[in-house]
Amino acid sequence: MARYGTSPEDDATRVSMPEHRDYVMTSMVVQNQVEGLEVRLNDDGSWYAVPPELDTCAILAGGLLQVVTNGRVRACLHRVKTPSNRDRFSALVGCMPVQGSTVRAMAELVSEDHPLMYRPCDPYEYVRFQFSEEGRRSKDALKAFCGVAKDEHVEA
Ligand SMILES: O=C(O)CCC(=O)C(=O)O
Ligand SMILES: [Fe+2]
Repeated sequence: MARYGTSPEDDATRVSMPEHRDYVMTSMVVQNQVEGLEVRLNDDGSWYAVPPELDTCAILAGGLLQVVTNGRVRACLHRVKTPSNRDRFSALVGCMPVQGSTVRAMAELVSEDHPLMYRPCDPYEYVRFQFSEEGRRSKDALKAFCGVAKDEHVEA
């Protein structure tokens, strides 16, 4: 559960949580009455507001889903913007694989035309990497952690 007070982190833009991608498989967000969640749907730079509707939740793709789908489903870039000066509460449930599991691309989604993009990985190692100095510094933490280089051969 998160609470966003009436004054956002950045007063000029009213962005309360800067843009990011969640590292989980999927995250479920329930917004309680007050709007704020915005998602990027394409690469043209525009943001789309996800309205808070009664009895609905938003499901966002996270980084691990990008690994499983071999990059076909991209982790959703999102942010929280609170323009209306209202106190905002949201609840977020992140879906993570069990400890000790390995996350890998589905074999059906790897082909000559669509080569393996990410090495099989330990999801919790990825979480640790995300929060490490190196992870925080990298532009694309998923790629830096388990991305397959162009001429690299990896057994999936
Ligand atoms: O509060 C929201 O609507 C989203 C929060 C979020 O993106 C996060 O906690 O990762
Ligand atoms: Fe998020």
